[in-house]
Amino acid sequence: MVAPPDNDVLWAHGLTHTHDGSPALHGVSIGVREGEILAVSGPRGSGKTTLLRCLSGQVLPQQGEVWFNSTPVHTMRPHTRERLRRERFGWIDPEPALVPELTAWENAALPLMLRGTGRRAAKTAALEWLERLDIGGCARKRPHALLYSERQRVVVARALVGSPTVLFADEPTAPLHRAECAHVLRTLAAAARSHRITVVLATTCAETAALADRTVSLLDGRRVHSVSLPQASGTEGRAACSLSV
Ligand SMILES: Nc1ncnc2c1ncn2[C@@H]1O[C@H](COP(=O)(O)OP(=O)(O)OP(=O)(O)O)[C@@H](O)[C@H]1O
Repeated sequence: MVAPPDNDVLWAHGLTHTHDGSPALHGVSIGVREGEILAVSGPRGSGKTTLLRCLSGQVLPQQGEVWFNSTPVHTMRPHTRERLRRERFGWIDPEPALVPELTAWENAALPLMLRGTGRRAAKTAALEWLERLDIGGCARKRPHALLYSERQRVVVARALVGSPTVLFADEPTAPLHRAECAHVLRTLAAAARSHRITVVLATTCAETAALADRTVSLLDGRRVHSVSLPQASGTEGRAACSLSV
């Protein structure tokens, strides 16, 4: 076994995983430094989501090791991994999944309330993030009354509200239009840098990857030196993004 380097908040070695026999990762090793924004880039089906799920302890790789702050995640019991995810990690999916019965602020405040933060303090923190993401006016609306892009901003607020140590963002701006994409990514990057949140960002977009401090590339489940990703100018609407951070 190789010891993880001290300055990596996340470190994985030899990750191999298949989904029902369908190969997703082959011997992927990766280190994520504290406070960095790391892009995991690659075309669709290259293994980005599987890698993020392995790193965040959602999926146990069939082979390989994952370490968080020098603690092995791959040998943790399920409830310990759940607590780690709840207390130290944030997650943004490409699809904005919210609890339909709760308002926008209640959805955004959920991670704090699950940790036992009082309703009032959780509400204040959630409202601050909704304001920063320009949807403070939607705080009392339920998800059905929000635009798709507004729902995704609530998801981003929910991921940031608990100041996670590591934020995993799986194509976080895929559902957004060009201007919204840039704004959400700028907010996310600024929040990460000001709160020293480490970000692992899966993307198929070259301009989103350019936001990161560093990029690792995947192709067919393997680390490769680089991959060619589409530029925003060659795409339309939702997939496009334009950044200046
Ligand atoms: N639940 C699953 N069941 C079966 N095969 C899966 C499952 N999830 C992923 N795969 C397969 O594993 C491979 C890697 O998928 P993964 O979602 O990790 O890649 P990705 O780069 O995130 O792709 P995308 O951008 O489309 O989400 C693909 O061939 C995919 O079809």
